[in-house]
Amino acid sequence: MRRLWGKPTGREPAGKDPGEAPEPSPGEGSVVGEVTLHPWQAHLGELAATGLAGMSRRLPTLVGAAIRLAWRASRFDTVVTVLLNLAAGVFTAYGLLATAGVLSALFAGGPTPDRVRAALPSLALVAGAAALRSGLQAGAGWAQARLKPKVNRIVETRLFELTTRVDLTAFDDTDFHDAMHRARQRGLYEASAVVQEAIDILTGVVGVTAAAGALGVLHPVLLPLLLLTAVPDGWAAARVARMRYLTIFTLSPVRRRKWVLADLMADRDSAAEIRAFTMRGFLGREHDHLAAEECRVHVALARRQTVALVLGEIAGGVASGGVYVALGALLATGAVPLAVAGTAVLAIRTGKTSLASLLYAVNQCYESGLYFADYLDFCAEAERRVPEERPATAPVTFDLITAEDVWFTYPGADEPSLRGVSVRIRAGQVVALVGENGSGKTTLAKILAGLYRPDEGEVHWDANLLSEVDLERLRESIAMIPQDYTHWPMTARHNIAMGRAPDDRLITEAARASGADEVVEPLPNGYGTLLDRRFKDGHELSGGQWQRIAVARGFYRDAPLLICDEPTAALDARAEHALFDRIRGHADGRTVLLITHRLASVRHADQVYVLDRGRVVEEGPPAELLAAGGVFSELYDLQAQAYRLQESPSGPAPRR
Ligand SMILES: Nc1ncnc2c1ncn2[C@@H]1O[C@H](COP(=O)(O)OP(=O)(O)OP(=O)(O)O)[C@@H](O)[C@H]1O
Repeated sequence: MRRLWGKPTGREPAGKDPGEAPEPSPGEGSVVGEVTLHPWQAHLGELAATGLAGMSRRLPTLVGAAIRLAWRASRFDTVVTVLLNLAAGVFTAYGLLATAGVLSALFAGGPTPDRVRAALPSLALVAGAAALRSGLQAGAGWAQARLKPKVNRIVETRLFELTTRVDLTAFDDTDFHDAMHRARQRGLYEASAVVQEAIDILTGVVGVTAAAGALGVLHPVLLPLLLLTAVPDGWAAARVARMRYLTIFTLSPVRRRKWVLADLMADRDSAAEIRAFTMRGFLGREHDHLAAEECRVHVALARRQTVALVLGEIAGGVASGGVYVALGALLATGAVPLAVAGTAVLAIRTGKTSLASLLYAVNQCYESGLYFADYLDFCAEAERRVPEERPATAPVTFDLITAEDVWFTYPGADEPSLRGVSVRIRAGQVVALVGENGSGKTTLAKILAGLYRPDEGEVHWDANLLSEVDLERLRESIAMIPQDYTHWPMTARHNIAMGRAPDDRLITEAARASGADEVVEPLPNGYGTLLDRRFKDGHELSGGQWQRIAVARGFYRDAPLLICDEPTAALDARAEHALFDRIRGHADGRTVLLITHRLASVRHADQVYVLDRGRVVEEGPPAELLAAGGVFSELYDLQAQAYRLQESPSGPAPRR
């Protein structure tokens, strides 16, 4: 994400207005440090630096992208919206021209009843045109409103299709992460806005063209008069919008800090600590300090906006005065008849309103377009990261899994996490990966499961090279209980069956085998209980209870390879002991790859690999490794010693 402090973006506005917020320096008067720019405001710098001319240059591309999107969402509604808007424009022009007929009849000589009678046909035409225009505009609005949810649906579906298909390494790449965040947080929701605003631009253009066309027909001199009156209003609208952008832009560090504090004060996770450490007053004061700053800047903004609007109004008034003088001169010289001059006044007012709406839509479309471009860019990047289709059928089971000289570096990391690792896993074995934190155990397990592709070296399931087989199918043969498993906000039943069709008998068996039955059965709705307190009737589980559910999920999958990454980290001693027994029991011909720091539990493994800084430093059956007196035996002794100290009647020696 973009950082604002300490690193100029190059897009900050050059001169600061006296009313703009001073940027608080990091650490000065604030408890919240530098916060990365929120995706909601990622383009404020660009917006602040771009004038109306720059916006207009980009418009055709944006409007084109929006219309294509609308077309994909619903051809019918797109065509109806565009056609009805165009037709409404035609009737606007027609109504204005018919007005000239009404005024000509009214301003003609003769008795008033005769003049009114003569004006009636034109009046009927004006009324008919107005009614038709309103009807057409209502129809266009309806079609436009129907488009919005359809556009939202297709952009959301597309985004999540991609996020769930991209290669797993994408999630380790910070650039990808940031792009996804921006696309999700705002880009996604701006898609329908771009469509709406593109149509608003079209409507505005049609309105202005209708008024201009009518004026052109009435008298060619009237056309420049329309522009003359509209320019001051347009200037004021654009200036006010720019002031708003600049203010939001300069205020963003203050607002980001305020959001962080606001989240902390209203979040469930921090609620207990705020009370325990009596932090309420402190956080409240900090928040209020920032809120006061924001308030001061907004009050100043309101003043400057009012000044700009008043100046616009004054200039507009002067321009209108000039127009009326010009119209008067045209009338006096007989260049235009009175009826035409009256119609021109109406046409100029209509054109002015359409032009102001058009300018506003251009502003909005440009802003939405910048965020929408984030969405499009993310989709293009994600497409590139979707793994290619692999022709070879994945093996359903295996006799031997081998990894040969595997190297792997996470995207953006300086050091490889695996350096020439080789392992062999025979069907039916329990193979343990042990080693200190960060030694590469989880990374290796993910490579063996085909979740990451090694940079060098190869993984085979028998003769099948993993990089060539259909990965979706391969994953059907693997059950993984990851270290950071997900607390799915669903029922206990779905939490266990996740990814497979729920079968109550098998769910109960998996729960019994993992010990999750003791957690689920006492719940008010048993397996139908929702495991998330944020929803009505939802229940919260403890860390250890959740871990049993995660193990049940692994067992339910009933795959030939079970990967357990720290499956007992949150369990108490009794549960831990029972779980290792259960894993061995569940193995029953299946292969288990076990990652654990509880070395006593590794004694029952068939083979142990000890990793250290991305390399295998020892391998063999546990008894042999213990006898060899290497790293494994040293770590084992350290743990055993800790237990012996706890068991010793005199306890550990007192610390000095
Ligand atoms: N997503 C990631 N991006 C960059 N580096 C990572 C990522 N995940 C892990 N690493 C790095 O790779 C190395 C190996 O990590 P790994 O998670 O495989 O270790 P581990 O042996 O499972 O550790 P632990 O026992 O703490 O779970 C570590 O140095 C870690 O910092």
